[in-house]
Parts: sequence; structure tokens; C-alpha cells
Amino acid sequence: MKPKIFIDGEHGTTGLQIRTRMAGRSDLELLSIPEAERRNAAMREDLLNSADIAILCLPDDASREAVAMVAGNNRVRIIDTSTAHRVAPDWAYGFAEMDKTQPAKIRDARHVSNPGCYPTGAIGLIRPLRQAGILPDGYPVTVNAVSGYTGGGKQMIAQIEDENHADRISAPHFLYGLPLKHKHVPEMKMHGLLERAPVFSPSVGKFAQGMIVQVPLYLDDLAAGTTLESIHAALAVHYAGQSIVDVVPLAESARLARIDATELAGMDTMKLFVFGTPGGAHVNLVALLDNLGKGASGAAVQNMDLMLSA
Ligand SMILES: NC(=O)C1=CN([C@@H]2O[C@H](COP(=O)(O)OP(=O)(O)OC[C@H]3O[C@@H](n4cnc5c(N)ncnc54)[C@H](OP(=O)(O)O)[C@@H]3O)[C@@H](O)[C@H]2O)C=CC1
Ligand SMILES: CC(=O)N[C@@H](CCC(=O)OP(=O)(O)O)C(=O)O
Repeated sequence: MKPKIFIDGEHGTTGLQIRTRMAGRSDLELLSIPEAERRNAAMREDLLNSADIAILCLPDDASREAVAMVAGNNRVRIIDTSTAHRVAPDWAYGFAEMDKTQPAKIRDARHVSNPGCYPTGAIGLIRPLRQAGILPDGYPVTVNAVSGYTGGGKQMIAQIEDENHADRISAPHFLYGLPLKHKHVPEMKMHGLLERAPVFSPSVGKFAQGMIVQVPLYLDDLAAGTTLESIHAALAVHYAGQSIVDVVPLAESARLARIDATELAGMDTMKLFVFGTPGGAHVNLVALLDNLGKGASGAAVQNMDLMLSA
């Protein structure tokens, strides 16, 4: 029997992209809800309870409600793409490359929380340096980022694409999250193994898909003797043996004049760069990804496949 997959929120931005990735998969049976019934709680409850894996592509509150709908069902497994369960101790964090043991944790989990798009970049850069002893306890980490506007879901897409929208956004690039209380900070802190919450400043550019996450650091304030080379080596060792996260060689990074935020649009991989001048005082760590690829839908499909491999 083919595993039954239900995407709750399949007509939204993340859900649609997961559906696209599953098109043509003859190894799966996709359960589907008509678009007009997408908020029909009774139909959703029925489909959620009929699935082997339910992928939640909903706002946080609706995700919590969906989890409650399967509370009495000890068979259905869940992947939640929302923020609702990303620091919950009994949910596996769905970032397979963050540790060598993480794929097995995801494979065997009943409940998997898909990481946020920004945290995928930030944790991807920070965690290996914490584990290697390069980034000291208490270092004041900052994370600056730009996302494609699909990161804001249907509402932001309409605000940017619909010229007649009542709350139209016409800026080519804008900062938001200005009170510095973004919902992604707790997962960056927890899974980045940080003692102090990072200062996180996100922004949106007028392009649909793509993302740059930057973590600038002072070399003097890292472990004694840290260089661009030793940071690069720690990342390269951490990500050896897998094909999703690519640590770009230092010599290749040194030749680049600029980074295009849309370079990986449509792809489910992530590139990590180490920038700076040998002998200089600073290093800028950069992650490049698609907010809807490795940042959301691509990661969800990767997690589903891991869970199905159990
Ligand atoms: N977009 C991105 O890049 C990323 C998104 N995520 C997360 O994925 C989740 C979905 O986001 P996204 O796809 O962008 O959002 P969208 O707004 O594009 O889609 C959400 C979908 O959920 C539906 N929905 C909302 N409330 C309910 C409800 N109570 N019951 C049933 N359906 C409901 C919406 O229907 P309706 O059209 O009626 O509103 C819509 O179809 C969010 O938690 C988001 O934070 C995570 C990483 C990246
Ligand atoms: C551009 C934009 O608005 N982005 C969203 C994050 C998108 C995302 O990653 O969703 P999760 O919060 O579920 O992780 C935001 O900042 O809230």
C-alpha cells in the first residue's frame, strides 16, 4: 500500500510548492481537499486522520488546531511547517544536516517541525562553529537577512503583486521585524546552541523566491587562533558526506564580487560562504537558499522521504 500524504493548507504558498514537488511521485497517494473546502474543519479532520503523514502548511494557530484534531490517533505522523513546534522538546527538528544523528531522529519521529527559512541559514552557519568551539559562549551574534516576498505567504504576495491592493507594498526592499522580537529568534537560539538570543534583522526584496542570511563576526573575539581557513574547515567537516548543503571553497568565494539572492530560487539546496580578507579582523558568514526550497517546501519533502524510509 502506498503511504497516504495529506497537505493541510495545500492551496497556500508552501503547500502548493510541496504539491508541485510531489507531482509525478507514483510511490505516494496524495489525499486532497478541494480549495473551496480548505477551511472545512470536519473535512480536514477526516483527511488528517486518514493520512500516514500529514504536512501542515498553516498559520501557527491552525497548526496547533490540526495537531489537536489527531490527538486520539496514534498512527498519523506530522510534519509542521509553521513556527508552532520548533522549540518543542518532543518534536524532532527537521534540519537533517544540522547533526550526523539528525536524519535518524527525523526518520523515527512521530512529530517533525520543519525549520523556518531564516533559521535554516542562521543555524546552518552558527551551529557547526559552536560545536567546533570556535564561537565562544556569550558571543553577541547578529543575523541580517533578505528574503523573497513569497516568504510572507499569500497575503504579502498579493500586497506586492496586486497593484490595486488596499495595503500595497511598493518598496523594492524593506526592513521589518523592527521591534526585534521575530518569531524565528527562539529556534535560532536553541538549535544554534547559543547562550544569548541573536539580534535578528530580516528584510524583504522585490523578488519572489530566494534568501541571503548573513552572520558577521569579529575574528579577535572567536577562539584563539581562529582564521577564515579554520572557520571554513569546520564548516566543510561538518557538512562532509551529504549533497544538500554546499560549503563553497574559500578560493571560489574570494573571486566573487557579489551574491545574487535569487541564485538558488527553485532549488532545494543551500550554499554557505566564508568571506573576508586573510589577516583581516572580520569574517562574514553567508547562507544562500530559496525561502521556499530548503527554507520550507523542499525541506518538508526531504523530511517526508526520511520518515518514509523508516
Ligand atoms: N512562505 C514561506 O517562505 C514559508 C512559510 N512557512 C510557514 O508555512 C506555513 C504556511 O505559510 P504560507 O504557505 O506562506 O502561507 P499562505 O498564507 O500562503 O497559505 C496558508 C494556507 O493555509 C490556509 N489556512 C489558513 N488558516 C486556516 C485554517 N484555520 N484552516 C485551514 N486552512 C487555513 C490558508 O487559506 P486562506 O487562503 O483561506 O487564508 C492558505 O491556503 C506558515 O506557518 C508559514 O510560517 C515556513 C517557511 C517558509
Ligand atoms: C518574508 C516573511 O514575512 N517571512 C516570514 C517567515 C517565513 C517563514 O519562514 O515562515 P515561518 O515563520 O513559518 O518559518 C516572516 O518573517 O514571518
